[in-house]
Amino acid sequence: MSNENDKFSVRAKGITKNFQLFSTQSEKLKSIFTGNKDGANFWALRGLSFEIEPGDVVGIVGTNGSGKSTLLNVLSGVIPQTSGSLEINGKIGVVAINEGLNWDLTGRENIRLKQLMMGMSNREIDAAMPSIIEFSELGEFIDQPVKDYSSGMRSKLGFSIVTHNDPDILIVDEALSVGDQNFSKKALGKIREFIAEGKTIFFVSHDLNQVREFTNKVMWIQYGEMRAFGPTKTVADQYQAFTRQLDDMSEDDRARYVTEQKHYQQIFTIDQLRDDYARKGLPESEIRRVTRLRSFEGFSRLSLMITLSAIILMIAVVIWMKFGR
Ligand SMILES: Nc1ncnc2c1ncn2[C@@H]1O[C@H](COP(=O)(O)OP(=O)(O)OP(=O)(O)O)[C@@H](O)[C@H]1O
Repeated sequence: MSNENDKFSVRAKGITKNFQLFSTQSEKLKSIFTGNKDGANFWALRGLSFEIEPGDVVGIVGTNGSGKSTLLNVLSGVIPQTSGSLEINGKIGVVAINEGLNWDLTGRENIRLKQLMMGMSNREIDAAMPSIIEFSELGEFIDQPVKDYSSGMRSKLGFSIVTHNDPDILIVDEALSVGDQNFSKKALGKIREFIAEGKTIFFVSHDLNQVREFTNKVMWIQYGEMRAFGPTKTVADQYQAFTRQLDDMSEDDRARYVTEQKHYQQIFTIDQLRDDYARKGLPESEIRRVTRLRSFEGFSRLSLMITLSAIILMIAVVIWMKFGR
């Protein structure tokens, strides 16, 4: 039976990501007690909303430091968003340089560990192992610790593991640019297979030709904001025109532009996002839902207070038992 939830593969509303930049540990500790985060804010994502349909192949573009990897990390659950709601239908697989490999384990052990984490049984893993090893082209290196691999070899291993896990949503972060040409070709072939099977794919690449070739939609993120999201040709053309403009700028003007954008990322507030949604006519309850902070810092502060209170109580009980009776 189909319902409304079947229509999307990923639905994001108002996703933000705030990084707290502290110059010293004591500054960080102080902020946990006081809750004062002034001057230490950096908003790597500033209210991204989008809906991805099953079978969409989405290219994510944006200049260096725009938040592409941060968004992928939020989507794959590696880091939590600061606010915003995220709904995901299906199993996610991430192919990224160095993604999720344990460097002390061998290639073979990494394969087993990852597959176990994805819920496969040992028997299923044994059955899949030879084809994963064969695809990775690592040969006898499969029994060497991953810390001895080159970045290309790690990328091959990571790609082979993830693509053999049958993900519904595949996230590919720059990983195809590493490794030799033959493997890149093979990896792209595998991605073509996934596209033909109608899987959802997020594809981050600085190679706009590759993005044009493989994707049907492009998301352009610029300094944490969504600049455009739509059909590949339209958005890729817009982005290309923008990068040409940047290239044509003098070095001073470009540096000024970057500084200005980073400044906006520091002075951004959740209230601005609320105002923006209110202007767009979003109902108040929905605004409250998507702008609610999932404050890890708040949680730390609370847990720290509880721990301190428990310690003080324990000391008081010990003193009372010793001297009070
Ligand atoms: N853990 C972190 N702590 C503080 N700042 C971070 C952290 N991770 C990322 N950032 C900052 O967030 C911004 C976005 O980084 P991100 O890596 O997502 O950009 P990107 O678009 O993937 O860049 P690139 O194209 O260079 O890979 C950058 O300014 C980066 O310095």
